[in-house]
Amino acid sequence: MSFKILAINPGSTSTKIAIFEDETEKFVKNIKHSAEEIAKFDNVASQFQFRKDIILSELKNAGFNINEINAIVGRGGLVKPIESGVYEVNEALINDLNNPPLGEHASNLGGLIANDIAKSLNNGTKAYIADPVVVDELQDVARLTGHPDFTRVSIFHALNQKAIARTYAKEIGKKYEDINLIIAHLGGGVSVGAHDHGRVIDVNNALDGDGPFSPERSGSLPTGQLVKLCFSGKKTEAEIKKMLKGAGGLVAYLGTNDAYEVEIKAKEDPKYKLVQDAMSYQVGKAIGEMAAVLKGKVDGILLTGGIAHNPFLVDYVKEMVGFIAPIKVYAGEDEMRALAMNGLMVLRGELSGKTYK
Ligand SMILES: Nc1ncnc2c1ncn2[C@@H]1O[C@H](COP(=O)(O)OP(=O)(O)O)[C@@H](O)[C@H]1O
Ligand SMILES: CCCC(=O)OP(=O)(O)O
Repeated sequence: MSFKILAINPGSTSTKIAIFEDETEKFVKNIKHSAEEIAKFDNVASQFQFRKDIILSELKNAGFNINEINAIVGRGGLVKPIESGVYEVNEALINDLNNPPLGEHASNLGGLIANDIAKSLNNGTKAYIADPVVVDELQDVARLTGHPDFTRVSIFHALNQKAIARTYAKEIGKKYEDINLIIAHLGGGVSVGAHDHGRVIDVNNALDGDGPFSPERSGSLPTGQLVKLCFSGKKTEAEIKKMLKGAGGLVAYLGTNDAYEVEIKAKEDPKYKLVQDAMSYQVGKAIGEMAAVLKGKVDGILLTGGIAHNPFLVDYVKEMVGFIAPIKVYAGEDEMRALAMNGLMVLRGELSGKTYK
């Protein structure tokens, strides 16, 4: 018997959907959302209907009968920190996706839309999330900041980083659990993780914490200047939050969340080139930090995400950190297959869905 799985991946700058029949990809679509389109919504939760309608209409246009789907796997979500794995969408998960304890991100909609579509089928089809952005394997020493009122948290592209890590391990004939890797995911957000024998022992908080700036996020900012702005009376709390996430990074410097547009314009405009170089420079620096975390024992540096298509950024980073370990580029991401394969393994009984509490 074959199984059909629908994978739903809402990102900050896109909604990606795919249908797999067993291991075979039958359909994939990347629907891009411009900064203006996203700015029309007050928050992520209010994008639910917009993104769900797009998904259903794309599937209809492609001629798929969603009643034939056996499982729906959505990207999740800023729920409580949890271990890597597949989680069936239950009441506790729905509650936390609707009231996310760690804040807003488009991936909160993955589990919610998956659940909504599964319920509407009325045939027992189940919804899941897999390796959500809150997978937490940080080593204790990495959790401290510099003040006990603040804690470093693990919010990153866990799904794609783990999928790409396993792909690379397979390619070099080793197990993910037997090697050390540094993986930089370069998407709407940027995360750089230190993978120590299958566990991400340190990673920047790609959402609103620290690390390199990204198409729509500011990354680490000088704290003194930030505090001054917060108390200047010039900005509301919501406006400051938007500066950190949504309207930071490329959006703030250049008015676009499209790194491809920046890549093209940077060829002629020095302003665009400087910002592109700065983003590349910060990624290189973050990789250097993670090399120290792994005490120099690094089997590979992997660059992935949409911006890994950019040859200028890739060359810049290679020049900075090529001395550490071999660098391999996996432009784009493997999230759709990773979501679908997690669903398939559950349907086949090869993997048990974990219970979110
Ligand atoms: N061929 C390309 N060259 C340069 N940048 C690209 C290319 N394709 C996509 N990107 C950029 O990658 C970013 C989106 O990456 P992606 O991993 O899809 O992010 P997300 O899932 O967060 O929406 C966008 O800024 C987009 O412009
Ligand atoms: C929330 C961490 C993961 C992330 O930044 O995803 P996007 O790049 O899709 O926004």
